[in-house]
Amino acid sequence: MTAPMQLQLDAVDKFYGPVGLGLHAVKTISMDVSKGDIIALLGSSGCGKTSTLRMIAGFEAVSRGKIRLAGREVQMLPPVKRNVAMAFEGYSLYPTVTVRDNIAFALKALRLPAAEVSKRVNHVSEMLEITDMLDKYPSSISGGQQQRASLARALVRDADLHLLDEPMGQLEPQLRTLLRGRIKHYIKERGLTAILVTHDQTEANALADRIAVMEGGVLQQFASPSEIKDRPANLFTGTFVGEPPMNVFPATVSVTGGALHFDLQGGLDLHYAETAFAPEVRAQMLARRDVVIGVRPYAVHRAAQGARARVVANQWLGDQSHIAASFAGKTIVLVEHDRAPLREGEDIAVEIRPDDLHVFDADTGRALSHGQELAA
Ligand SMILES: Nc1ncnc2c1ncn2[C@@H]1O[C@H](COP(=O)(O)OP(=O)(O)OP(=O)(O)O)[C@@H](O)[C@H]1O
Repeated sequence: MTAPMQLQLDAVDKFYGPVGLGLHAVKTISMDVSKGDIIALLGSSGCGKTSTLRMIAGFEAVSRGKIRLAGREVQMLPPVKRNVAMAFEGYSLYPTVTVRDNIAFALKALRLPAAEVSKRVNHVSEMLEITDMLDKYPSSISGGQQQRASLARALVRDADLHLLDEPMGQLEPQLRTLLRGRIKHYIKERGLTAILVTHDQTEANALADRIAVMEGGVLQQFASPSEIKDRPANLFTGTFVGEPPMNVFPATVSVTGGALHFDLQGGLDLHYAETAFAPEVRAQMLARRDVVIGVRPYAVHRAAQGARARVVANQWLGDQSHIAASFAGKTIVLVEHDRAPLREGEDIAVEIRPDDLHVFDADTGRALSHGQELAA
């Protein structure tokens, strides 16, 4: 059974300044979020994540389009009428009351019994490791502690939607890793629906059921982390999500004598038996001719036979080797799990298997195929 729809963005636009003339920060975004889902808005600085979040919360006016939350159209409602809990990037704790009272504020406003308030505040504070600072004032705790207090204040409430703006941006890596798991468990256990804004793909992958990848105000892809990794919708998503980033090379496709060729820059010819690709994938590539091929670094293998590349760097990161090599006028990156005994300047042969190739339209950047599957 599919979960009921909790949030729907229907062709939402944000202009700062006059509609149609001002800065177009969010461009006709549509998105359906099921009840109980955790969604990450992922993108680089200025891509429109925070504007989207603030329109959902009601702190920014929607320039065009509709937002439905828990069955109501809310884009005209003020924030207090939307039943949304938000943890702000700038914390915005009340400075004149203790951390405990900050967290308990919404629960007390609902006149919940004192014992219930105390139980909930203690539980969320333990989860976020802030019990020691409950009796302090916001000005006497660190930025990272204020951030967790703000997160606690949002998560402790019942609401139709929880919005978390860069919720762990100030925390140290170890604490961030620990809290990610706990926060996810807390949200799931309560069946909350949450949207978090982040520019950290590890955080998005670890926390979210689905990731909304944004760039230039446009929703580039809205899918599960594995779908985004295995079937990036376009070149932007393919190269933005994944670490190290996907290797991409412009190529011209042709078939001669039973072989399918990708002519890359610098005269490099990557070729396969024609039958190595499913007929519909082959037909699609040949119809476009000018494509961009992509391969993830861990899918590039060194082999006895293969296309030639020259090592330019070899870094051991403690648990994997990142090897960079010049290839087709660019650099190709390989990831190996063992320490690779390679020196700068050494020639290697690399193998890229047909099943690992992502092919994109050179003009539009749209994905054409992923391995043997046509892109949706
Ligand atoms: N109040 C505002 N007035 C005018 N322009 C704004 C305003 N807020 C944001 N913008 C612009 O809108 C665009 C999107 O900004 P937004 O803050 O939504 O992006 P973001 O992805 O959240 O970035 P960051 O991660 O840096 O917060 C940017 O070009 C930004 O400069």
